[in-house]
Parts: sequence; C-alpha cells; structure tokens
Amino acid sequence: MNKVFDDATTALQDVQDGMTLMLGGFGLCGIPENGIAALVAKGVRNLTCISNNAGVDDFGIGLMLQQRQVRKMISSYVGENAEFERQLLSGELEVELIPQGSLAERCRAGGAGIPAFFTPAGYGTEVQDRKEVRWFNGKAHILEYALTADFALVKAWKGDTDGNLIFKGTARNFNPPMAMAGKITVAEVEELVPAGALDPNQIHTAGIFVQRIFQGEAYEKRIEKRTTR
Ligand SMILES: CC(=O)CC(=O)O
Repeated sequence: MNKVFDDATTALQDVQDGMTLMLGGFGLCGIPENGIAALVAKGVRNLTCISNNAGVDDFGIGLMLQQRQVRKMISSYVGENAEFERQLLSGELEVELIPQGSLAERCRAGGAGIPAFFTPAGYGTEVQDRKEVRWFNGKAHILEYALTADFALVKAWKGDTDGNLIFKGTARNFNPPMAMAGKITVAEVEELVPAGALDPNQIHTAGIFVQRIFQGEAYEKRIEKRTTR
C-alpha cells in the first residue's frame, strides 16, 4: 500500500461536507497547518471538528471558522478566538465542551476499540448532564463514549513512507491519540524519510494507524523556544 501523497490537497481530496474531523495540536503547537490550508482552499463545510482548541483568529482551525466551514466544535478549550466567540453567541456554531483529560481519553478509546469508559471528571457539573453515573471505590463516575472521526489530521516532526511518526517536544500532545482514532489518518510531517530510516525506539505512532502521509511545505513557528534564565 502506497501511503505517500504529494501534498495536503491530494491527501485530503475526498474530505466531504458534513464529515467529522479530528485535528491534532494544543494551543498553537503541533497543528496540521498544511491540512487546514487545503481544507480552507477546498471549501468543505458543515464540518464537525474534534480538537483540543480552535486556534486563534488567524491560525489553526480559526482559519476554517473565518470561512464558516465548521458547524460543531468538540473541544476542551475555546479561548482567544473572537470569531469563535461571535459564532457561538450568535448560534451559528455548536460547541461541546469536554474536560481535557476526558477528550484525550475519548480519542484514545476510539483508537483502541474501547466504546466507552467511566471517569470522575465532570461529575456534579453540566458535563454530567444525562450521562450514566456509577460508583467505584466510593467515588462517582460518569460514562463517556469514545470518539472516532472520518479523517484525523495530525502533524509530526518526522515520518517515514510506512507512516511511522515521531513528534517533537510538546507537539506530541493530542496528535498520537487522534492518529489512532481516524478512519483515515492523514499525517503531515516536516521531514519524510524512507521506511527503515527512523530508529524504531524513537517512534511514537506506529505506521499501522496512518493511511496517508505527506511532507508539509512550510511551518509557521508561532511558539519560540525559550532559553531558561
Ligand atoms: C489551554 C489550552 O488548552 C490550549 C491553548 O492554550 O490554546
């Protein structure tokens, strides 16, 4: 199976209106920038996007929000995005807010074939609304369902032609669990190398989870490396 695509446009050519997408990243770090640019150019709409956050107005999923391509966001953090706030308050955008650990675990469960799990996070809050509650070791837990997506878009530092991925630093964040949970996972990498060139001990996501891979064109490094004082 050839997994290598020329670019984001060809790797995402069959994304359609109304689909559910997972997009890796945390804040502005580890964002599938080339994939997002291709989706903006393609103009697909009515999307459900599962992502920790929705970028900022001019970066990440914020670019898709500007074009009104997103119908629903499933996220854990939604600050620092004025257009997001406007669409939410006007009723244009549906938002499901999930505790951050539950979001990560719902993606991981989806990738691991676990349909649901119990967690104490959110008990006694709006998150619990209409969810089954069970007690374990004297503590209340709520039932959370796994998440999967038609496409998962992830960004890695290096990848090989078999789809094995290495993430760099905190860009690892939501990318590995989302890579497992996509029916089709599309990985964009800063450097694409031949199969066998990566040290197997360094691989974070095994190629079996990745159906498509391409080398991204350019990455905007919004987060600078800080030197310790
Ligand atoms: C705080 C978060 O979850 C992510 C962000 O900083 O955007």
